[in-house]
Amino acid sequence: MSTANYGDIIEVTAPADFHVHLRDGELSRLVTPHVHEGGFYLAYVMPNLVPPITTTEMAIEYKKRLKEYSGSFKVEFLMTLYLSDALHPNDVKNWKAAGIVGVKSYPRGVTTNSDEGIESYDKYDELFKAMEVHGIVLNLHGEIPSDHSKNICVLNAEERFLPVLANLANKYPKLRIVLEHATTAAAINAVKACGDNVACTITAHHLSLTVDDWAGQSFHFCKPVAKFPDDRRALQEAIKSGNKKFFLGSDSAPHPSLSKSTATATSGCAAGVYTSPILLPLVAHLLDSFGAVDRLADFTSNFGRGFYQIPADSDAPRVFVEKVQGVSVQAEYSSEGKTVVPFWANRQIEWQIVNIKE
Ligand SMILES: NC(=O)N[C@@H](CC(=O)O)C(=O)O
Repeated sequence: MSTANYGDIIEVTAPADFHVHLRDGELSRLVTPHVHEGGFYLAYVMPNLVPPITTTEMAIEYKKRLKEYSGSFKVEFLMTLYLSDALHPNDVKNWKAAGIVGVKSYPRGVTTNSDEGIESYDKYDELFKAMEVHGIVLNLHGEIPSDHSKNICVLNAEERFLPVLANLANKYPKLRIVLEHATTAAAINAVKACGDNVACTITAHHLSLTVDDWAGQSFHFCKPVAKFPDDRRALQEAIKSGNKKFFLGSDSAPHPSLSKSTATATSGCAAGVYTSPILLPLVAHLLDSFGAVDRLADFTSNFGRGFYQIPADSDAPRVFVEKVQGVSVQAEYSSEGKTVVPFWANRQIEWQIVNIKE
């Protein structure tokens, strides 16, 4: 299929979002049900709360809250821990039973709530070895901090990180590693060059944005920032080629609209693009725009589930999306004084969820 026609319907079994920020408190209550609204049945939950999720107990409690907020929706929450000195190699054996699937690394200072992030990977050697043994995934925020003395800034921070990825993949060949939210052609090539233990998430917004869209438009500002048109093309081609290493992790990252729209002289606006409530139709629309809508089920369910070894059950829900003339994205979502603005607010999406068989 190059481009779909109006009326075409595509079925996806148990769509899975392998990277999502669901926050805490009132904001979490507002955004957690949006996973289901966006058509998804699995949420791989990021741990960058304040304080970050660093213990099994915290992860279990957080998951309980998410289940409460999602009400009767049957979303599966997979939990992650925040890589830090609080994680002990001896505890790794207990994680799977507690619902913890991965460990997320944030280089210190590169993004939202990364003040407690790491400065070196070497000191986690024992932890990574234990994760290899017990089948825990390492999720990498793939940027190095800006350092102007070395000519490093947001535009090349991901590319400069790629030797770290290659090094980790070689050193721990049985550790499953995911390079999160790739934004560059260099990252796509680096992931392809690694063995089968390395995969890569791609967000919906990075299939759409380039530098031109976020320079001066704070609602499109996220980390890593969107790069050049050639880079966007490389992300699109990776999906179009049907390479199973590349699958959806939305990095949907809600922030109260005021912190997105306001910057001061000393601090910039919050980083993050919010896609959860429109996710499956948005991904269908974007894939359709570059002739890859026939990859929808692989990209949004099969490939990620394959890498994480979490196949959909035989009676898993099936979600049907249809190509339509155009549906407006809501301007904002509010509750209890919190307001979030979704990606593509007020714009038209040409796909919508028309049926769910649960
Ligand atoms: N992607 C973002 O720009 N922001 C994320 C953190 C992250 O994943 O970098 C957030 O938590 O807001």
